[in-house]
Amino acid sequence: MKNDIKEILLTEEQIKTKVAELGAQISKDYKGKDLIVICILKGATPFMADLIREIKIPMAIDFMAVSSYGVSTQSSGVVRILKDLDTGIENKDVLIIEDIVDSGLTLKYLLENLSSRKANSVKVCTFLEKTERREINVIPDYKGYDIPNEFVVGYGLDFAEKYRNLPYIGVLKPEIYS
Ligand SMILES: O=P(O)(O)OC[C@H]1O[C@H](OP(=O)(O)OP(=O)(O)O)[C@H](O)[C@@H]1O
Ligand code: HPA
Ligand SMILES: [Mg+2]
Repeated sequence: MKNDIKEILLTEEQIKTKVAELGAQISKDYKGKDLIVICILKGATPFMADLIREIKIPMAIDFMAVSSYGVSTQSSGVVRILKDLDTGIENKDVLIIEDIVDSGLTLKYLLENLSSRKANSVKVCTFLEKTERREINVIPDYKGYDIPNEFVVGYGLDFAEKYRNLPYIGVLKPEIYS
C-alpha cells in the first residue's frame, strides 16, 4: 500500500491536532442545541469516529450512504443514496460530516435533500476541501484543511475501495489509476 503513495500530505499528528480543534469549536457552537451529526458513508467514518470523541456536549449520530465516484478519480456526476437516515431530523440541528468536498456535487445534493426535512439547521463539517476543483458553489461551515488538486487517499478516502485504512492523507501515484 505504502509503495502506491507519492507523497504524504497530512500526517497522523496533523490530523489529530485539527480534529481536536474542530471538536472544540463545534462543542462551543452547539451548546444547548439538539445536535445530530450525520456521517456520510463510507469515506467519513474515521473522521467521524475521531471527531465525536472531541465533542463534549450531548449529541446523536446517524449515517447516510451516497456514492458518485466508484472506480474512478472523477465524479460520475450522479449522486445516489445507498442508505438513508434511520431517524427523522425535524427540529434538530444537523451537522453533516464529510471527508472531502471536491467538485461539490455530493454536498450540494445532501444539502438540498436534508434541508427539505424541516431541520432547525443544517451545516457541514468537512475534513478536506479541494477549493481549486470546485464546480458548484457550496461552502462548508467547518473545515480541516484545504488541499491541492490531486487525488488523495487514506483516513477514510479510497481509490476503488482501497487505501481507506491508511492513517495519514497521501497523494496516490498517478500510475495506479491511469
Ligand atoms: O465533492 P465531490 O466531487 O462530490 O466528492 C466528494 C465525495 O466523494 C467521496 O465519496 P464517494 O462517492 O467516493 O463514496 P465513498 O465515501 O463511499 O468513497 C467523498 O467521500 C465525498 O462524499
Ligand atoms: O481526492 C479524492 N480521493 C478520494 N476520494 C475522493 N472523492 C472526491 N475526491 C476524492
Ligand atoms: Mg470514494
